[in-house]
Amino acid sequence: MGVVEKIKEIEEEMARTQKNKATEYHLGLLKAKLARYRAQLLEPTSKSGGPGTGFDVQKSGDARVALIGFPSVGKSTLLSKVTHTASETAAYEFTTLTAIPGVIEYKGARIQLLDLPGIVEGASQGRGRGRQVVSTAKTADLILIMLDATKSEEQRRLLEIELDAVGIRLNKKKPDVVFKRKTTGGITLTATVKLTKTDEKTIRTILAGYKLHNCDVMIREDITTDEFIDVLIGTRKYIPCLYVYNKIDAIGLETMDRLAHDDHTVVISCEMDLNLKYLIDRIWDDLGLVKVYTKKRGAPPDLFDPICMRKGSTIEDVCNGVHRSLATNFRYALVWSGKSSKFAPYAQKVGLTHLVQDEDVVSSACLTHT
Ligand SMILES: Nc1nc2c(ncn2[C@@H]2O[C@H](COP(=O)(O)OP(=O)(O)OP(=O)(O)O)[C@@H](O)[C@H]2O)c(=O)[nH]1
Ligand SMILES: [K+]
Ligand SMILES: [Mg+2]
Repeated sequence: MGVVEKIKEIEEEMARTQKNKATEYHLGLLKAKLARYRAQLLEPTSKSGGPGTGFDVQKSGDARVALIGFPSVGKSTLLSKVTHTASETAAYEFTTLTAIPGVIEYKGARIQLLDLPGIVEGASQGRGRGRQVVSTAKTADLILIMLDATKSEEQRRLLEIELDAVGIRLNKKKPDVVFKRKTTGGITLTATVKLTKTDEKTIRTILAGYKLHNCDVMIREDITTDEFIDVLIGTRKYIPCLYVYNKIDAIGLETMDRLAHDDHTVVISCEMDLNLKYLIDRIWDDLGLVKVYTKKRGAPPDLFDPICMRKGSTIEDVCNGVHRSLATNFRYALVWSGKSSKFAPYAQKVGLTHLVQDEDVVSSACLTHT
């Protein structure tokens, strides 16, 4: 029996099993098995281009954003509108057959937008080019799930299932669990919070299912059984996601208003050029990008050529962004800002580990090596 059939069998058994206290343990076991087979399905084979391999497109710029959606929702139309790259668009499905990268230039950042073929239900199980598409989604810093506002709400859930099946967790944080393998000593299981969605017995069963007889587990959050399995598998990708409803020119105001108020959601019309600037602004925010200006001693800041960084970047990262030798010759930096410096409008003297924030001006006096 192939892996796909085994997965199907387990899924059927799970569907047949009633969910209650008595079966919780057995269901946990099935879930663990299922997760293992799914992981197997995604393992790259020795042949290149085998399952689990994405499209061969180089990452470029400061971040990568992937467009995921059913056919003909307007992914290529969006790429053609917001980048200088043209991607073929048409009224028939599967117009786009490969990954097409474009670049969004915004606030000093170069954001790679990846147009991808449309996917269908079952993509994660290897139907069509779906597997390749969802594997490529894994390499993104932000996923845009593009939806047709004129179609049923069901599309969104179906896409979420496909991404979930390849180990992508959308808009979720990594569960707060410390897991350490050991060679001896048995299992030490501690929880710093009360577990209401899973229990110790289920967790011990799953550990046994994975043949983990010696390990330390410290659970610091009220996790579910699925989240615990994610921790054990360890290859889950936690990626932010924006739901983009296109073609709002073709729906009523009331529906549009309702969609626009959902979390992580933007409504647009590529054809009528509605809300596209706002979408890019939201992409910038969700990527957690910041721009930093550099300034030479005695000169005004260079407002035309900001350096783009990730949120959480430090002065050291800024140095490395300017020139590799700067951090090694570093003495101190001066930072002007209304946000990260407590002493604005005066400069704050900071070290390499200081975190930079959006719109900071960093003095290049210290950035030039002496
Ligand atoms: N009404 C309306 N139609 C749109 C809009 N944006 C795109 N379309 C139309 O939707 C159809 C599909 O557009 P594409 O950009 O080719 O869609 P796609 O998602 O790239 O499709 P595949 O590559 O086949 O997966 C085209 O006929 C577009 O003209 C929009 O904002 N409103
Ligand atoms: K199309
Ligand atoms: Mg397309």
